[in-house]
Amino acid sequence: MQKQFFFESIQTLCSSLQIDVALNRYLKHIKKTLPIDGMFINIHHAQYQHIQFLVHCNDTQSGTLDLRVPLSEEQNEILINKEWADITILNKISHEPVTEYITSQVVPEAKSLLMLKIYSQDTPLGMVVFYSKQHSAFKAHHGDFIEPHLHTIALLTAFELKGRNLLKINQDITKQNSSLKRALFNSHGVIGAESGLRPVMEKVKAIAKLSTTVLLHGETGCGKEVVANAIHEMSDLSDKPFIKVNCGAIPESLIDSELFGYEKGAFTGANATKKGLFEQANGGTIFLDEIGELPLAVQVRLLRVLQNSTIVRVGGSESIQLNIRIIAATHRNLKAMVHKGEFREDLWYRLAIFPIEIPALRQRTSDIPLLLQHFIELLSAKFNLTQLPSTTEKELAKLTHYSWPGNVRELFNIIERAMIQYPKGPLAFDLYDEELEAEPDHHGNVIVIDPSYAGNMLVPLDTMIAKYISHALKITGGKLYGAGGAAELLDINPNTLRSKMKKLNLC
Ligand SMILES: Nc1ncnc2c1ncn2[C@@H]1O[C@H](COP(=O)(O)OP(=O)(O)OP(=O)(O)O)[C@@H](O)[C@H]1O
Repeated sequence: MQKQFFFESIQTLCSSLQIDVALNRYLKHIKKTLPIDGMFINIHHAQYQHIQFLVHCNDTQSGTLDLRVPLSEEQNEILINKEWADITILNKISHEPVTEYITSQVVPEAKSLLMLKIYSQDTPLGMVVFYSKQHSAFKAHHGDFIEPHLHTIALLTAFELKGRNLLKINQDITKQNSSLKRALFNSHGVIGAESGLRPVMEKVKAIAKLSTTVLLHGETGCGKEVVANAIHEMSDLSDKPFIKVNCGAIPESLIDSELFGYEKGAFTGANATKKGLFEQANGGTIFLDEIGELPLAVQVRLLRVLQNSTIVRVGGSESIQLNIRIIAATHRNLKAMVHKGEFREDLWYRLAIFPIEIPALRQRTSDIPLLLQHFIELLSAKFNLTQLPSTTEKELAKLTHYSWPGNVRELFNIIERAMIQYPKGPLAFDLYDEELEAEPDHHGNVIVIDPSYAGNMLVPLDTMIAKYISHALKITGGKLYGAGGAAELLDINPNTLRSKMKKLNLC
C-alpha cells in the first residue's frame, strides 16, 4: 500500500516541469490519504532578512508566487538559531509565533503544519509545508509518508529556481541589449558618441534641429560623413532627401550641370531637362563634401545660391526657389586657403557659421576598442562568420599606439584585412610601417621624429621651423650662443640661426 502510494505520488510530481501544475496533481493525490488542505514551499533568505514564497497550492488555487515576506531582525535571528528537525509537526501554530506570522501572510486559516526540510545535494534549499485548517491534524506517520517524496520535490524546486534565474538573466540581457540598441540608435550610428566624440555630438545635438549651415572639419576618414548623417537624422528633415555631393570627385566641366541641373538643349547631349543635386535635395539637406576642392569660379555660383536660396539651371533663365539645409565638410584649412586666395572669403563666412571640428582618431584612442568591436560585428555579418573573432591585449595595444593617418577608414581596412587573414581569430593587425626617423642627438640619445603624427594637418614649413626654434629657446632660457645655447641644441651655426630667426620674425 505504501509502495503504491509512493509510486503514484512520484508519478504526479514528475507529471509536469511546471512546479505549480505538478504540485497541484500531487496534492490532489496525497489528500486522499493525508489530512491536508494545502501546501506551500518557501525559502528563508537570512542575509536579506526575508522569506520567499515560491508556490502555493490548495483546493481552490494553485500557482507560483514570488512573495517576499520581510522579517524583523529579531524574527530573522529566531529562525537562524532555530534548529529545525528534518520533519516538524506543529499542531498548534500559535506555539511558534514567527512561523505563525509567516504562514498567515499566505494562509491565515492554517491551524496545523507539517514542515519538511528540502535539500539540494547537501545544502538546505527551503521548506515544504503542508497545512490543515484543523488543530492537531498531523501525526508522526504522516511525515513518514511524505519523506520519500522530498528528493523529487527538492528537484522540482531547484529546477524552478534555476528557471527563474535564467529568466532574470534573460530579462537583464534583453534590457541591456535594448539600452545598447537605444544608445546606438540615439547616436545615429556614430560609434564613440558617448566617449571620444561626445563634444562633437553635443554640438550636433545643439544644432541638428535648426536650419543653420554647418561646416565639418577634420582629417580624411575621421567620420565627417558619419556626423553629417547624424545631423540630418536628428533634424526635423530626417524624412526628407539627404543628398551627398563629393565636390572633389566631379570634373570641373560638369560641376555646374551636376549641382544646378540643366534645361533641355542647354548643350550637346542635353536631350531632356535634368534636375541638379541642389534641386533633388530641396526640402531636405545637401552635404557638400570636400568643399575645399571647389574651383573658384564655382565657389562664386555656390555663394549666390547660399545668399539667394535660388538656383538657375544651366541653359535656363528661371530662378528656382530652394529650401535646403547645407552641411559642408573639408579636411583642408579653409582659412589658410582664404589667405592664399584659393578659397573665397565671403563663401567661407557663409559656410563657417557653425563649425564643428572632428578630432583625429589618434586624439581619441578610447574609441578604438568600440570601433574595433563594431567593425568586427559588421564584418562578421558580411563574411558570414558565426563566431565573432577576438583579438589579444597586445594587438589592441598596437592599434591604440598607432598614429592613424587615415583615421577610422584606415582602421576599418586594417580590421577587414585581419578578418580575411584570421577569420577564426585571434586577430593580428598588420599596420603599415610608420616612417620613423630615428636620429641620435649630439649626446647620442635617439630622438624619434614622427612626421606622420601630423597626419594631413600639415602647417607651412617655416611655421614649423619658427615653432621649433622658439621651443629650443624656451629650453635654453633664451640663450642663443655658447654651451647649452639654442644653436648648440639645434646643431646649427649661431649666425645661421640668427639669420633664420630674422627671416622668421623671431627677433
Ligand atoms: N564614429 C564612427 N562610427 C562608425 N563608423 C565610422 C565612424 N567614423 C568613421 N566611420 C567609418 O569610417 C569610414 C570613413 O568615415 P567618413 O566617410 O565619415 O569619413 P570622412 O571624414 O567623411 O572622410 P573623407 O574626408 O575621406 O570624406 C566610413 O566607413 C565610416 O562608416
